[in-house]
Amino acid sequence: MPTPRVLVLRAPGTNCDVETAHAFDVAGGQSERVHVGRLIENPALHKRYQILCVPGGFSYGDDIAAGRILATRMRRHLDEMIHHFVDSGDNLVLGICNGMQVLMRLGVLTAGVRSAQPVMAGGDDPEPTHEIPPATLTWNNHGRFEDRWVQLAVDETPCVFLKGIEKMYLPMAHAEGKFVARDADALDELRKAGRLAIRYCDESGEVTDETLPFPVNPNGGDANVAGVCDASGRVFGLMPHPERHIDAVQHPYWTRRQVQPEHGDGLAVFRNAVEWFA
Ligand SMILES: NC(=O)CC[C@H](N)C(=O)O
Repeated sequence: MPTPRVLVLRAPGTNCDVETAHAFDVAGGQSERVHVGRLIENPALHKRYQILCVPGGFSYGDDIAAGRILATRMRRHLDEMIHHFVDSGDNLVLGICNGMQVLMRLGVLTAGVRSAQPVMAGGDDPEPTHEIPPATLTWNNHGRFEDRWVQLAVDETPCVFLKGIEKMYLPMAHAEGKFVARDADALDELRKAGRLAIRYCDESGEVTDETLPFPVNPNGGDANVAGVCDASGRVFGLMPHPERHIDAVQHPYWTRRQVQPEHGDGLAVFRNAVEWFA
């Protein structure tokens, strides 16, 4: 099996890059942590990699909005790299937590939603000024950073990273993780395409479209969305942290479990990515 090379992108304030690189390595990939500054200095560097992963953390201090500055730097300086990973069809992209926030700001997770609503300037100007994105991530309902374990259910989805996974138990740790769709049409379009790929759920382990109450849904986001993929399923972002549950002993109750699984739930996400290149 060919070993995919993984670019784990670092920026000032990234703090999950080491665990994320480790998770890809355990899954059989070959990862390297690369600073965004190095890519801007040497734009051809990305060509060595088949998987781009934007890991969790507080890039640029979450200033303006979480993920905004790194996304803007990428759009401004690394357009060719985004094209290489997102549009070529041969590569994969994963954004975890702050990484999902970056991918949302880049627009790659919600690209192609047709029910777009242009905003008109008003007055005599017939040109739309801009388009409201189909969805965004904003502050948790309670306005605080929340850090704990959550139950997740996988919807029927083309997402490469979630192949064969029904549910997972993973830690979440975010302040700006509430998924909000622009309107019911945009939400429905994403849902029907299986792009609202993974949702917060209760003990039943079922996908529910109706927003579940706190603490099951930790942020109050629409349709309990915890992760979204592009139309092809090759580009995926999720707010919970699969890299923090690679080993069975990372489970909070591991000493009380009768049967010890071989791995933590999150490993399958990285394995699916590596095996996609087989
Ligand atoms: N764990 C993370 O990546 C945190 C993401 C971001 N800093 C937030 O608080 O929303």
